[in-house]
Amino acid sequence: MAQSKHARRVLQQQASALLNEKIPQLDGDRRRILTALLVETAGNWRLFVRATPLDEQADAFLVGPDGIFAVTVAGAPPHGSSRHELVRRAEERCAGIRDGRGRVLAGSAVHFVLITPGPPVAVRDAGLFRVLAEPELAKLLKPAAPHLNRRQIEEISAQAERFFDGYVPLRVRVPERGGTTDGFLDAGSLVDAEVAAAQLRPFDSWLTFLHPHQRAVVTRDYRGPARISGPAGTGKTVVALHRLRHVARRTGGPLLFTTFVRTLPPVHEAAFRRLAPELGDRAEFLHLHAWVRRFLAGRGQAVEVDARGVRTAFGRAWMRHRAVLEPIERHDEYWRTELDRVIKGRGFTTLEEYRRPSVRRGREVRLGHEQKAAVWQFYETYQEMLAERGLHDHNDVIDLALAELRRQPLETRYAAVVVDEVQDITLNGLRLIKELGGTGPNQLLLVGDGQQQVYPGGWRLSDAGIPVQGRGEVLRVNYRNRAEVLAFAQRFDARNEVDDLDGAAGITLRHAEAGNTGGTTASWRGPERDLAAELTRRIAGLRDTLGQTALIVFQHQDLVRCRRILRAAGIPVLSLDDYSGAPDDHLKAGTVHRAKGLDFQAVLVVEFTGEPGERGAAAEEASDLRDRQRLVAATRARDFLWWGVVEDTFGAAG
Ligand SMILES: Nc1ncnc2c1ncn2[C@@H]1O[C@H](COP(=O)(O)OP(=O)(O)OP(=O)(O)O)[C@@H](O)[C@H]1O
Repeated sequence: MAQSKHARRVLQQQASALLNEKIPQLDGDRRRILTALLVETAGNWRLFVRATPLDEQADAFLVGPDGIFAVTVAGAPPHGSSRHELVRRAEERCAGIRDGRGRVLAGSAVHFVLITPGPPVAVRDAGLFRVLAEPELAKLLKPAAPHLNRRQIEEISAQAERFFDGYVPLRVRVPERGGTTDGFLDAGSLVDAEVAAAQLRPFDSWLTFLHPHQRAVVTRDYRGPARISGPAGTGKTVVALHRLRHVARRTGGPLLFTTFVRTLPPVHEAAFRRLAPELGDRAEFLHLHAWVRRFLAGRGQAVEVDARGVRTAFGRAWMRHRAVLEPIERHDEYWRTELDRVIKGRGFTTLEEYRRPSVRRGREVRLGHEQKAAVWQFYETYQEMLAERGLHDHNDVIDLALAELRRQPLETRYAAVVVDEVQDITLNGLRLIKELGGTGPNQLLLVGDGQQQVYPGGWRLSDAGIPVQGRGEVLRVNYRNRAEVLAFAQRFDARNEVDDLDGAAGITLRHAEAGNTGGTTASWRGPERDLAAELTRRIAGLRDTLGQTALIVFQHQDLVRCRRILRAAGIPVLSLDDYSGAPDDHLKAGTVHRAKGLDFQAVLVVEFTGEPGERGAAAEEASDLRDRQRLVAATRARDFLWWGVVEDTFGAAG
């Protein structure tokens, strides 16, 4: 902390006198360490010290820009039931604290710290405690994830005086420092870069405050797999991350957070590290295919997917069967999806299985008995083509892993597995998840929203043998999008009904409650020749928040067209493929498939209208899918959304 020698001496005298006066009965180690802590907290932090130390109670609570810390002073952390009691009581004490928006403090937001007296010592089995030796005390106050502003710290502290019964609020003041700004944090105690980083993330208050329903889901005891659904931006992932920490505190063993979307795990890992820095090594954040590849390699079955080879195999199978399939539906993409999401995704091995009713949920082109036989032949040819070249596609890799897991389960089971964006996983992927997550109490949590499915081919969790009856939660308050952005996005769910991932009616975005006010939206429509000028003008207006802005398109070829414009205008761009959540000043750009699950302060969506006039069941299915994709794209924006529609691309869309 930036204090002059003189100021520090005065603070030390004040702190020592205050502790002597208010808590005369403290032992030597605690007195010394808590006096030092009081000196260090003279800026933004508030300190509450326990009047009578007890094993099962934290010695002090600290409230500051990084959240709430329960501090224990001892040579080793408490163990067994004492540890559980300490955690339970600290979490319970904080449970009554609320903010002005009706949110409640999350027990899982409390950080536990052990301060060991004297020089650093090795501490075994620290578990959920962050361990600091006495000389390292100042590190505790160095902001790592600042997300509470001065007003919030004061609000929490005022309430803590009521809830922290048995604790004495203590405060010393820096003598010569003048008043501080009304800004986000006290700039006097933070280096500029840290203040800037904190201000970039004003939405991070979820690290400490949750909606009461969100908090209930975090702490609920489930006797088997549970599911969280709800419209976009309602904090499903936020709840899953808090819950992961909550469960981790009560169990041992590794934790897994996985999803079908390749780009999400690093971003959520970064968020989790801010929420639960002490659990960093226990939690793995890996997309499902990466997990599968690592698992198979560990079992001596290293497999890679040769995407180009797989495409060639598909192309050849298509050439052989197109004469039969084209009259049913002319786009080969439709049939690729049929193989990927229905036949292989559901793990069919016989035509009879494929012919069963209701196995093509979400596919609008009806197929009769004979037509299914024709599709099955196409599938068999594709499989032969792969086999001839010794290739595996992504579904084969999932199948191999599923068979291997069933043959020999994991040696070390995960204490908890969270699956995010579960709606986009194939049915066989879900079966794999059931094997690796288990069905025991609080082990498996599935998080998703059917309305945001960007790949077709529906299932119900029960199809994968995952029972969630009575353990399904629905979140309704949208905290991500400001009200105007939310209203814009809601127009895209006019035709959508949604199920709760298990066959019952779900909640659509239309029925989400807005948790924020304000926001700005703008739209533009015009020919492609005008796009460059319009887009660069918009981006110039967002110069100060470029790093917090994303450009989203719907297809890869659209991205190529937009990137050409951005390159010519000299705008620095980071592909969403390479985005890890780390702050920088590049515009993020990618397709909606890569933007799923993420959010940005500002979002620019460019939609190319393409070839008009297609009709029929497949076109209807594609149009429903596009509406869902639009909904996903629009709900990525927190404060500002610009929607550009490029007309006259008939013939140029490619
Ligand atoms: N309790 C909360 N307090 C403040 N902000 C919150 C809270 N919960 C969620 N948010 C904000 O809403 C954003 C969206 O949360 P989250 O990503 O968990 O939603 P989601 O339901 O998983 O969304 P999607 O389905 O669209 O991916 C978060 O990044 C955060 O900014």
